Amino acid sequence: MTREPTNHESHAPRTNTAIESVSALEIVDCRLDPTLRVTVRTAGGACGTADVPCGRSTGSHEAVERRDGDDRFHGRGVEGAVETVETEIDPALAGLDVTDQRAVDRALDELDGTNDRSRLGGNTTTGVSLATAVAAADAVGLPLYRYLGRADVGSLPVPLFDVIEGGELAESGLAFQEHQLIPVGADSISEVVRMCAETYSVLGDLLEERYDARSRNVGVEGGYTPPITDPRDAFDLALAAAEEAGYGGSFALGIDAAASHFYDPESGTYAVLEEPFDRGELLEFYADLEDAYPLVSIEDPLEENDLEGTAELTRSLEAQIVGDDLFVTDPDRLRDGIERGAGDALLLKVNQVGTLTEALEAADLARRNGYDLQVSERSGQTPDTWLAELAVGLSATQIKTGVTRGERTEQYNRLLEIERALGDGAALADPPWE
Ligand SMILES: C=C(OP(=O)(O)O)C(=O)O
Ligand SMILES: [Mg+2]
Repeated sequence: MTREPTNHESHAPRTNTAIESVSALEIVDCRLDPTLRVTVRTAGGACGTADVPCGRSTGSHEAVERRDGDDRFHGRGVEGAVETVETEIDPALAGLDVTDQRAVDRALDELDGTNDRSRLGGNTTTGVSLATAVAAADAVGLPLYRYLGRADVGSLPVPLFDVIEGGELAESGLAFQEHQLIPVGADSISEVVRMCAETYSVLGDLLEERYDARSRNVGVEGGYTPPITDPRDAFDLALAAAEEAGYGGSFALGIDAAASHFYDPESGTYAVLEEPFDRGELLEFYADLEDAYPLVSIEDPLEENDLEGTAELTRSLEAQIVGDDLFVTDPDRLRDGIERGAGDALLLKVNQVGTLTEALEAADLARRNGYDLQVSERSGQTPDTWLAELAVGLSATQIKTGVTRGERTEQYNRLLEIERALGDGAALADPPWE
């Protein structure tokens, strides 16, 4: 039986869509770091709530977060942001129409008045902007993915599973942040979730046999943290697990190098394999990896300002080159990248830029220029599933949302619910490697 999930049910529209109130609460994310939960209510009784995620391996061009800087939570508290929502943003947005996302985001932009969201805080504007969209979906009586996707809902994003972690997200000794298993040739979300679950379990056993049980400890996104330093070992282990689980040939590989975080600007070198690589050597290393492995996706291969080197790699490799810290979901930085031929996929994180309107603009720009779209988690998440809804609503071909831990698996569970609700109309998207 196909049904819409009960907690996201469609219902009759609520006619008065004017904003009546905007409120916020200081909550904690999966790292016990304080963050915002924002609620927008309309005069007609609609209500939308959104949690704000937070990065650790952030790009230096991201919207600036508002943090209290005092003794509470080691300076990470967001009480000031809560107060800003309730004393400044609430009166400024009163009466605006929740279904006019552009007008709400323009008002936030004008109220902030900075280029980097440093006055209100990018976390504050992100929460208000997303809660507005959730309230609008409630007001018109649709689940968020249908509201965002208008008539165009049908394809479901292919997940990239970060099964072995390194970089800023784990103490494994690996320079690259994520070593991903990417399902190829699968037909459904339920199939890829099962493939990943079975392979992940076998990988845990392999790691325990080869190293010790502590290798089963997980990093921030729920991937394992074995004591290895060479990404080729991570690839060999992941592929061996896939083979043993009965999925040989059904997974390709990806990495999020997050290269800014092992780059030394003084020497201009990258600390990979515990040695300094210059840019040319690192580019060669990527080419060797592509020759030796089914590597189809590389995110942030070089430091975040190296558009020229990224363009060179985009031209020379088959693998898709994804811009995360490189573009920070900012239409201006993306435009610059497109002009220079840097990358061919956009990683989309709403809180990098601070409003849904700008994130949608970046998605649109990417698509019009032949870039693929990968909607992404932050390392600091909550179980709020607007992320999965956004990926479906945008018809993104890919989603990156870690592997285990509730704040990640809730995104998979929501995709499973949506897949069931779409019934025969559901199909997995076609990323460039398919
Ligand atoms: C998810 C990532 O990490 P963070 O949220 O810490 O930027 C990433 O770099 O892609
Ligand atoms: Mg990244």
